Amino acid sequence: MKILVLNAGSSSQKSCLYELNDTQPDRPLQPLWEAKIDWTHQQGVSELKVKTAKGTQFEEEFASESRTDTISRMLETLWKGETQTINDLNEIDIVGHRVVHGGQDYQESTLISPDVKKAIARLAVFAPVHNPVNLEGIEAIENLLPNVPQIAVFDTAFHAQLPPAAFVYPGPYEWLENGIRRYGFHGISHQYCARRAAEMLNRNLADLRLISCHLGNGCSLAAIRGGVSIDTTMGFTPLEGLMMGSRSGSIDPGIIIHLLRRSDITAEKLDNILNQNSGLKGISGVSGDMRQIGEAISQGNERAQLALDIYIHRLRAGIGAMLASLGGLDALIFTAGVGENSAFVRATACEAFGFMGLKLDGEKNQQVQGDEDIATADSAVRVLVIHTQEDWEIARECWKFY
Ligand SMILES: Nc1ncnc2c1ncn2[C@@H]1O[C@H](COP(=O)(O)OP(=O)(O)O)[C@@H](O)[C@H]1O
Ligand SMILES: CC(=O)OP(=O)(O)O
Ligand SMILES: [Mg+2]
Repeated sequence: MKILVLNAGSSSQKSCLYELNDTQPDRPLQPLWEAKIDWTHQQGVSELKVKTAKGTQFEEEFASESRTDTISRMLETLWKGETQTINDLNEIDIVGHRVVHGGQDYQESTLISPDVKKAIARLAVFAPVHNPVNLEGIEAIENLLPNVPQIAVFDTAFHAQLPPAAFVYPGPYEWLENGIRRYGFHGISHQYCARRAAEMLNRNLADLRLISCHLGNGCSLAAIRGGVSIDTTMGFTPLEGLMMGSRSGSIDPGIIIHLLRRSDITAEKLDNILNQNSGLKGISGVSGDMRQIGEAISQGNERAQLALDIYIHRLRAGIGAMLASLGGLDALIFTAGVGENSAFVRATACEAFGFMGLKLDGEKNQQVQGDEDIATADSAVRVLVIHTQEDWEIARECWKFY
C-alpha cells in the first residue's frame, strides 16, 4: 500500500510517499519520494527540494507564491517531471497528516471526517500558526483525491497521559473545566525519538528515563519515563516553554496584562508579537532561523549573540526542570533542525550538566552525521542525536487503519 504523508511545520512543509507491505517494519523505510519546502531560510522565497528513491533530485525556488500554490507544486512533482514516482494519483491508498492541536477530544489518530475537520478548525485559535496550515493540506488532498481516506495524527496525543500536577494550570479551577490545561506538542517526534533511543541503547523503553529536546523552529522538551510523557514544556498552546525561532516561549503573564492596559494593543497584535515577532527573531532583529543567527554572530552582531545566549539559558533551565520531574536520567536526546545540526547548541546545553557526570565527546559532537551516541564512554548519561522521523511515525499510524 502507498501512504502519502503531509507534515506541516511552522517553518517547513515536509512530505513523503512510502510503500508498506503486510508486515510493518521496525525501522523507517526509505520513502519512494520525499519533498520539503523551507519557508524561512531565505526571506520572501520558498525553497522546494525533492528527491526520490531512484536517486533523482529536483530543486526550485519560488518568490512570494501562496502557500497552497507551493504545496500543489510540491505534490505535482510526485507524478510529473524528473521526480515522477507514480503514474496515477489513484495509486495512493491513504494520506496521513500531522495535526498539531487535537485538544481533549482526540487522544489518538483518527479518520478525518467533516466533524474532525470542524474540530481542527475550532482548535485553530489555540494553534494559530499550525492548525490552519494542517487544514489547508487536508483540503488540498480532498480536491485532488476526493475518495482517499485521510488520517489525522495529533502532536498532542503522546502527552495524553501527563499527570494532573503537570497538566493543570494553577489558575482558577474553572479553567480546567473549560479545557484550559497543558496539552503539550511535538508528540509525534518525541514518540519516535523515545522508541529510537531504546533501540540505539539496546535497552527496554519501559526501563528508560529520557529527555527529548525537539529543537526546530518550534521547540519543546519532553520528560519520558517508560515510554510515557510525564512532563513537557509546551502547554495549552505551542507558545509556552522554550525560546523559539519567532515565538517567545514562557514570559511573565504580567507583561501581557501590562500591554493590554495600553489602549492600542489588541489580542491580534499580541498574537502576532508573541508568535511571529519574538524569540530569536524578535531579539536579534535578524531572523528566527538559527543558521542566520550563527552567521550574524560571526559578523559581530551583538543582538544575535544575546538571542543565542537567551536560547541556551532557557534550554538549560528547561532540561533542569524535566530532570527534576524524572528524578534521574538515562539519556538526553537532541532532535529536529537545530538539535540535529547545531553542535554548538548541544555542547553549550550539555555543559551545564557536567556536575552530574554528563560528558560529551567533543569530536563526535562536531562530526555526527546519522543517529549517534555522542557522550564519552564514561559519561553518566548518554547523549543521543536522533534525526526525527515524524513522517515515518505518521505513516505507521496510517498503517493501523488499513
Ligand atoms: N545546519 C544547521 N545549523 C543550525 N540550525 C539549522 C541547520 N539546519 C536547520 N537548522 C534550523 O532548524 C530550524 C528548523 O527546524 P525544523 O525541525 O526543520 O523546523 P519545523 O519546526 O518547521 O519542522 C531552523 O531554525 C533552522 O535554522
Ligand atoms: C508544535 C510546533 O511548534 O511545531 P513546529 O515546531 O513545527 O512549529
Ligand atoms: Mg517540525
